[in-house]
Amino acid sequence: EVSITKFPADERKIIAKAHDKYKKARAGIINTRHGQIHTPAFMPVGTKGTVKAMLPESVQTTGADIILGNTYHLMLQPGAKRVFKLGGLHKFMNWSKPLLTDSGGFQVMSLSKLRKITEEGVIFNSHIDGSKFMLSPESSTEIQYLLGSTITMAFDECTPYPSTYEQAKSSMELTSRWAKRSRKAFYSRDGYGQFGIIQGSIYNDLRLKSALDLIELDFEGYAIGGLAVGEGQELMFKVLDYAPDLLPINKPRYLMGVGKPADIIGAVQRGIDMFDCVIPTRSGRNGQAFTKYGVVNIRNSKYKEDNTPLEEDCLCPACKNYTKAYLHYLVKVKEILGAMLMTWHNLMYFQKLMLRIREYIAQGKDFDFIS
Ligand SMILES: Nc1nc2cc3nc(NCCc4ccc(CCO)cc4)[nH]c3cc2c(=O)[nH]1
Ligand SMILES: [Zn+2]
Repeated sequence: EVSITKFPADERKIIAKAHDKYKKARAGIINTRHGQIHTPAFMPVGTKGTVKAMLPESVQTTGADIILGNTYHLMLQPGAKRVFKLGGLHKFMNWSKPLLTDSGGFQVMSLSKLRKITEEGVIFNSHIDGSKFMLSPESSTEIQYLLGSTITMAFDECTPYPSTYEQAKSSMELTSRWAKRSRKAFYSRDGYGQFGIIQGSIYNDLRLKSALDLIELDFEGYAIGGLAVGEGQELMFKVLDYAPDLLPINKPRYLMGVGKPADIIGAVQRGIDMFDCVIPTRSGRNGQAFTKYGVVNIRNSKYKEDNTPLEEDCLCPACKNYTKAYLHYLVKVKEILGAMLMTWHNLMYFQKLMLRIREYIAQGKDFDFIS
């Protein structure tokens, strides 16, 4: 029976970088009930139980081992109990590999109208029909169980940026109390895991206290929350220069909401193992293609007669069978195939980036310049 094993530190599979700048980068494998996750890993975002414009089997061909879903959206529609009755999210969406679900607090604050934060949890009105809901450490954890998540996220409060020290302190302390309740509500099973989320904004003593509080709860993995919330890359890296080291070296470290290729590379160099971001999918639908030549805005008129592929050596359907001119046209006339092909290419690009990073780490090579 496989379980979410810690990084197999004892088998020395963590390849610590020889080069001192990369000594924190590591490549590993997370074993779960739904298969292995090769890290550093990028999780495509499938908020409502689908990676937009992609079939799950297509997502699989890009090389993704795990995708992210959202408690907030799925509890509103179609409802967690209904998904449970229908066999769980894996069956519902025809994705048999690992699923990680965010716990909902972040999405409530960014999406729902009227909401009230209490010690108990967050009371909010659905952004869809205004009906009233409550999310708490207990209800979020139960919803994620009903969905059948492979990796359940603790219910936290994402501290906004900027925040004063006092604001960040009380927010982090609430997250610690909620983490304890989330851990207590978690039904632990082999092959499934729950990750704690540390907060503390940009204040290193608060980040340390948050880490200590959560390490006591012995989660299967840890996320660094409260980043990619407008602080910018420089400040984010400043926090990442020390925050990953506060977490257990033999457990997965997940940086939520990140990011662009350069953000991912910088975060891997600072010891991060897992990422999720809407950028490849959302920007793909908006006509932005990530290529080794940089970002291509395919709507630019200079592509309207460009009979070459986005990338001549890319194996995705967009590059194998179509030209920039066709993609330019599809995106301009808002044809659904445009969203599909651009998304497919971007997800392939992000997975190729992760594969190259894992290879460079395994070969003890620097990976500063690839992006
Ligand atoms: N539970 C929890 N979830 C989070 C999700 C997050 N997602 C982010 N950032 C995403 C930022 C982000 C948003 C939109 C785009 C598209 C731009 O075209 C890119 C990045 N930060 C985050 C922090 C938290 C957090 O503390 N706790
Ligand atoms: Zn391609």
